[in-house]
Amino acid sequence: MLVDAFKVASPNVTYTDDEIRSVYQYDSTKVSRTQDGEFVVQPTRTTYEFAVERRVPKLGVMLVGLGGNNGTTVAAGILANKHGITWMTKDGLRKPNYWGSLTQAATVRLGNFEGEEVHAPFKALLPMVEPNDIVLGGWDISGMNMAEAMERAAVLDFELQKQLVPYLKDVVPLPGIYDPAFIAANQEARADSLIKGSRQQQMDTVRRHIREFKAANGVDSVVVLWTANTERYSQLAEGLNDTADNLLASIKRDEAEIAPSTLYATACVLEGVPFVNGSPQNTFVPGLLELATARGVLIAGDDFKSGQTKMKSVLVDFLVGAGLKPTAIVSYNHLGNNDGMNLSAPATFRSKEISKSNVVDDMVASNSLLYGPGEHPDHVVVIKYVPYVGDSKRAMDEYTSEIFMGGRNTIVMHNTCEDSLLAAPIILDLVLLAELLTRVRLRRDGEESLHELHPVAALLSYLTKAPLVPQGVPVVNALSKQRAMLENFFRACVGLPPDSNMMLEFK
Ligand SMILES: NC(=O)c1ccc[n+]([C@@H]2O[C@H](COP(=O)([O-])OP(=O)(O)OC[C@H]3O[C@@H](n4cnc5c(N)ncnc54)[C@H](O)[C@@H]3O)[C@@H](O)[C@H]2O)c1
Ligand SMILES: O=P([O-])([O-])O[C@@H]1[C@@H](O)[C@H](O)[C@@H](O)[C@H](O)[C@@H]1O
Repeated sequence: MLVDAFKVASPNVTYTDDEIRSVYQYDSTKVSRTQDGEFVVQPTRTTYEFAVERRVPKLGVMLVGLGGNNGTTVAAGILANKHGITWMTKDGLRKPNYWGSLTQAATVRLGNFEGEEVHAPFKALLPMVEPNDIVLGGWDISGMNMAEAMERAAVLDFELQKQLVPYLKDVVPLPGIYDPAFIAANQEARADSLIKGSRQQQMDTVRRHIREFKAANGVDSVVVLWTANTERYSQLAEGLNDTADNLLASIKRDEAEIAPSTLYATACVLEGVPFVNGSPQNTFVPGLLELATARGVLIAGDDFKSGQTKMKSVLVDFLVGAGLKPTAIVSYNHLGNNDGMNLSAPATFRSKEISKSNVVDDMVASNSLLYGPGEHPDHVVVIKYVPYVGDSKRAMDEYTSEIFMGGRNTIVMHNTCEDSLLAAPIILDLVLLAELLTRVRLRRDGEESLHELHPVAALLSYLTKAPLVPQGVPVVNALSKQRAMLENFFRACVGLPPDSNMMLEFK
């Protein structure tokens, strides 16, 4: 049974016109070691108070890379859903949906009603913006209008594209900050709509664009998300980008090593606008992390987890969790879109190789019964550019594991990932959840007053390959744990316990 909406009946949950307030008992553990070296685990219970603002804002979303495959697919998807556009294909009539979005198309278990399992849409847990209501804008270094850019992307059925042209043909992304030193040289041909001037002037222009977009559309808040090309890593250096002051001074000095993505992100932090990085480059240099934290502006990233890596974060979790020992992981894929062309350059590929490789680290580290100190599986990532396949990425993986008594198991997988059709709903989840998290306040027992979450939004880990977390916080990549972290946090905000899956009432 699916219920569209529900209320929690509990003395610990209060619904006012403005807020949902809950008092939540957070159960965890404390591990300690006695003087004779024995480990002791002590259950702990900490009282938290949560407050979630119920008023959902009129949300503006500005995509960096709006004219790309992902950007045009997000724009097309919102329009098709908003206007109920259907289209005919050789397989019959197609209707718009938000499948692939955790918030819009996934459910959570509420319990059991007269012997029937009851679920609700994930988005029913807390008040959030409806994607159809998003006001979309953004930047692109390509000045092509969105209708032609959608055709260039060649992601969507043409019968659908035809119906969307009237909505998109007069929409041209704002010019973008282009620095050929950070993306592949093969991107130069499309870089014809640029923000001129020094890095300071470019950043100031982006800040002005954000303010003008907000005013022109009458939106209450804005979230900016990077879905532009993958950049090479920026060098980290003392005096350059190691502190907030040094980063701002470096931008003022027009330092060449400050990447466009860091300029957009710094502009957002200075405007108090959340910034999400959907690509693998190290946009969030230490100085920017310090600036965002000091100003309490939400930042999140890195690199959408959409297909091949998402599957890896499930399969390796299953293998290691089952006591099987992955010893070799080979992840190959080829794709033919502009992202693939940009990644054909060694420096930009390296950014992606890092984010796609580190995703198993936490799972391997969780089981030293299998892996000795410093031991880890052979792990290879290969990406090739094959224009013919376009956005339809072909991922081929081989997982070899050691099993009982010297045995070996090999899993081979072919996974056709329609990259933008998988990424677009993830982009929507990222911006909807980023906005929602800015309306959450919490207070741990002993703290004086309610305060916002840490600006580095580790809760969005489920949606990224390389989760950005506050310093000292463990990185979790296992998909099931990431989903549980997000769902259980939302459940706590409405006073519901985690779903323990014990189902003791039936035992
Ligand atoms: N499944 C996925 O599609 C997926 C998954 C994870 C990460 N990503 C990342 O998302 C990003 C976008 O993917 P895509 O397939 O849409 O690529 P794309 O090349 O089609 O789109 C990127 C767009 O960004 C524009 N651009 C580049 N640099 C810019 C800048 N500095 N300012 C403004 N615009 C700029 C380009 O002109 C292009 O239109 C890539 O970095 C990719 O690695 C994609
Ligand atoms: O499918 P996934 O592993 O999440 O990630 C994808 C990579 O496999 C692909 O090679 C790359 O071009 C995309 O940008 C995306 O990063």
